[in-house]
Formats: sequence, C-alpha cells, structure tokens
Amino acid sequence: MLTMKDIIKEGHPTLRKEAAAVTLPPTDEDKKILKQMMDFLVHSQDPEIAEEHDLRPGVGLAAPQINVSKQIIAVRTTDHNDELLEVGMFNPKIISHSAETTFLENGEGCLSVDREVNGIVPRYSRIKVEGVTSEGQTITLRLKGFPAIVFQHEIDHLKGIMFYDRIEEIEDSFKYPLPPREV
Ligand SMILES: O=CN(O)CCNC(=O)c1cccc(Cl)c1Cl
Ligand code: NI
Repeated sequence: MLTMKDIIKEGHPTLRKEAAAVTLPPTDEDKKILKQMMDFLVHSQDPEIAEEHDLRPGVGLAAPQINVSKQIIAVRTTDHNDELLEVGMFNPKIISHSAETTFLENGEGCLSVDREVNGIVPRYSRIKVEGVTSEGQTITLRLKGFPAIVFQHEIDHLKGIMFYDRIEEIEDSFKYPLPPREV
C-alpha cells in the first residue's frame, strides 16, 4: 500500500515536470498505479488506517506526487449533495470553465508540501473535465464547488504547478499605498 514515504515533497524535480500522457488504452501497470492512488485516498480518509500508518488525509492525488510523471489523477470527496465522488482518470483535461472564479476560505493544502501556506488560491467556479477511466471509457464531468477545486489542484500537478504558485499577490497599489497628503 502507498504511504507517506512514497509521496515526494517540494524540491523534488518530478513535481515541476509536465507529466506525460498515458498511452491509451491504459496498460495493467497504469491501472495498478491508479488503483494504488485511490486506495491511498480511501486509507487516508479512514481514521483507523490513517492513524495506524501515519497517513495525512487527502481528497485527491496526482501520479507525479508518487514520482510517476504520467497524467493520472484520483479524486475522492463529497459533492454539494454530500454524495461520494470517487473518480480516477487518465489524461484529464479541462475542456471548458466558467469565467467566474472562487476560492477556499481556508486555502489549500498539499501532501507534497510539509508546511502551511496561507493565501487565496483562485480557481474556476465551474469546470468541464474530460478523461479516460480504468474501464477505458472517455467521460466528461461537469463540476462545481469543492470537487471542481480539487480537480483543478490535481490537474495543476500534471502541469508541474503547485497551489501556492497561484496565490494572488495583492495588487501592488495595495502594497504601496499612496502616503496620506499633508494637509
Ligand atoms: O494533490 C493532492 N494533495 O496534495 C492531497 C492533499 N491535499 C488535499 O487533499 C486538499 C486539501 C484542501 C484543498 C484541496 Cl484542493 C486539496 Cl487537493
Ligand atoms: Ni497536492
């Protein structure tokens, strides 16, 4: 089973590489990798297993995080109806998105980042994602809310982008406000 020792941390070059597309149909090896990633999420979300194996909880995982530079992601979270959303995808692509953006008030976290990085991470509010499942099916998901944010966090990993790369620098004008005029 995958544990925290299998997860590479910032500074490891693989986290900054463009992951390669998976040749379709996915091989048994590719499917095994995806299964292990989803199993990690399941274990990390089970208090007993997580405690026993010192797992940090995660709602998503991207293959580069286990030093596999391939376009494979796993997401396991709940949607706004509190329905479980458990999706593994090869070669996921955001095929369209809202102009509107959103963000998580408490910011984002990453298993490859062993420090707290505060700040607003702008994400599209709604996205349409297309990808291939382990069954070889091409699926299209319309996502909003937390799942949409998680998918964007994972797809960023495939492009070598870390969440803190997107933390907005507040407008310079706010940084260097005009000093009050002497009256
Ligand atoms: O790439 C995946 N991870 O690093 C797993 C750990 N992070 C999370 O579960 C997490 C936590 C908060 C917001 C988002 Cl968007 C995510 Cl993804
Ligand atoms: Ni991450």
